[in-house]
Amino acid sequence: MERYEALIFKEYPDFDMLVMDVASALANDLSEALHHEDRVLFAVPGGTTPGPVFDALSVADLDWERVDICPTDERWVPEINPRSNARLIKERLLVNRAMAARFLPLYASALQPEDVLAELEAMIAPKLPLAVALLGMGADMHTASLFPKAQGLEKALSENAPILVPVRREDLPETRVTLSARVLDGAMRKHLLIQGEDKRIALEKARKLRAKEAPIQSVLDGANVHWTV
Ligand SMILES: O=C(O)[C@H](O)[C@@H](O)[C@H](O)[C@H](O)COP(=O)(O)O
Repeated sequence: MERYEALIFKEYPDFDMLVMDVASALANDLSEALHHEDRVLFAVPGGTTPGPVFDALSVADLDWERVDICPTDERWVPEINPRSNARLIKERLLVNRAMAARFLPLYASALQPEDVLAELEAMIAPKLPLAVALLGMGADMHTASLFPKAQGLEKALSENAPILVPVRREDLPETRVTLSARVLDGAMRKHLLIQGEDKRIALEKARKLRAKEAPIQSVLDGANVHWTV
C-alpha cells in the first residue's frame, strides 16, 4: 500500500478486487462508527463507478437501521429521472440488509434548489459530521458536484460554506446540489474510488494544483484512495 503525504493510495489488479475490498472497508468503517454513535451519516456518490460497491455493501451485516445515507451531491431532477442519484442509491444500495437504512435526499420538488435548500439542510445538519464518505472523481478533477469553473464552486470551497450549495455550469445537463467541501472533507473516514489511468494521472495533477482548479484536492487529506486500471 503506497502512502504519500496524508493520503493512502491502494492499487488493485482488477475492478472486482477493488469492489470487494472497498465494500469491506466501508462496512468496517460504518460498524466502527456505530460503536461510538447512536446514528451515523454516510455520504455516497452517483456516477457509473459505485454501483457494484453498493451491491456488495448492501448485504453487509451491520446495524443499518442506525445508518442515515445521503448523496454527496444530486442532480436537480425527480427520482423517476434516470439521472437521479437518489434513484441509483435506492436501486443499488438501499436494498437487501441495507434497506433498513434511512435516506436523506438532496432533492425536493421545487423549480430551483434555492427554494428548498433550508429544508434539505435542516435534515442533514443535526447528523453532521459525516461518519463515512465514499467519493468519486471525474477526469476533470471534480468530486461530488464540485466542478471546476462552475457557478457556486467558490462558495462550496469556502471555509464557512453552508452544508449544501447549488452548482451550475452551462455544459451540465441540469442544476446540481452538492455537499460543500468542508462537509465532505470533515468526514471521519473518506474513501475515493477511481478507475482508469486517466483518473490516476488527474489525481497526480490535482495534488499540484489549487482546489479551485482541482476541487478533488479539497477532500484528499487523510483519504483512502482506491484505484484500478
Ligand atoms: O453525481 C455524480 O455523478 C457523482 O457524485 C460524481 O461526482 C461522480 O462521482 C464523478 O463524476 C465520477 O463519476 P464516474 O464514477 O461515473 O466516473
